[in-house]
Amino acid sequence: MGKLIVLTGPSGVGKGTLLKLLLENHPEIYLSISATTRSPRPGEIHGQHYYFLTKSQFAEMIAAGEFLEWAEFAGNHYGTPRKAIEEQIAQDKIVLLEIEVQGARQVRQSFPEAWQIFILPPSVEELEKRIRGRGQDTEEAIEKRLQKAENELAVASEFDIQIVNDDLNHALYAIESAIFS
Ligand SMILES: Nc1nc2c(ncn2[C@@H]2O[C@H](COP(=O)(O)OP(=O)(O)O)[C@@H](O)[C@H]2O)c(=O)[nH]1
Ligand SMILES: Nc1ncnc2c1ncn2[C@@H]1O[C@H](COP(=O)(O)OP(=O)(O)O)[C@@H](O)[C@H]1O
Repeated sequence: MGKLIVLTGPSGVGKGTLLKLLLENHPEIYLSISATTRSPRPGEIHGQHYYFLTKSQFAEMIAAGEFLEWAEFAGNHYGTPRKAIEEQIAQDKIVLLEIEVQGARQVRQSFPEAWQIFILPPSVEELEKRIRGRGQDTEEAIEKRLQKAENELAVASEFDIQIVNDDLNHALYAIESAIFS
């Protein structure tokens, strides 16, 4: 059997950046593609970054039990389609989920053998700088993400391992060590 790795932590902490580098170094890792009701950002592609769904399409998937986990985050829904994950794990693959904290908690219940990594920012000030620096969200979306971050950081210790994303390469190395050791 393969293994399930969950990468979680507040929005803007650098999960997506770390993930991209991790996949470049380890193309054998299978990255789960989530479904969301959020609108695509410029350059985001349906079926590659997310499956961009309407609220009713998302609700149908919930009703059909097609999500391993799903959560509401900053006014939109996000969920992990179950089928692809189960297929990849059955094929001995390392499967990676990049999801927010509520969803990661659900995975802990339904898939306790998953290994859960929480990415921390060097400080809350730096987190805000990164979210703003990305320049892709409205002020309202930024405020929602920052409010959420406070509660999320408070539960970091629930997860198997905590990694501070200060120096990007140090954080990447720590993630690789956690996955492959
Ligand atoms: N629970 C859950 N969270 C997800 C899923 N996909 C993405 N997320 C999380 O939803 C949050 C918002 O994602 P997004 O709108 O892409 O914004 P960003 O992370 O700030 O770039 C992030 O914390 C993601 O990790 C999913 O399938 N399930
Ligand atoms: N170690 C780091 N040092 C400085 N900036 C970083 C670091 N990691 C990520 N960033 C920057 O922070 C912003 C948010 O990163 P992103 O990967 O989009 O976060 P997330 O996926 O967790 O929301 C991006 O502009 C990214 O370039």
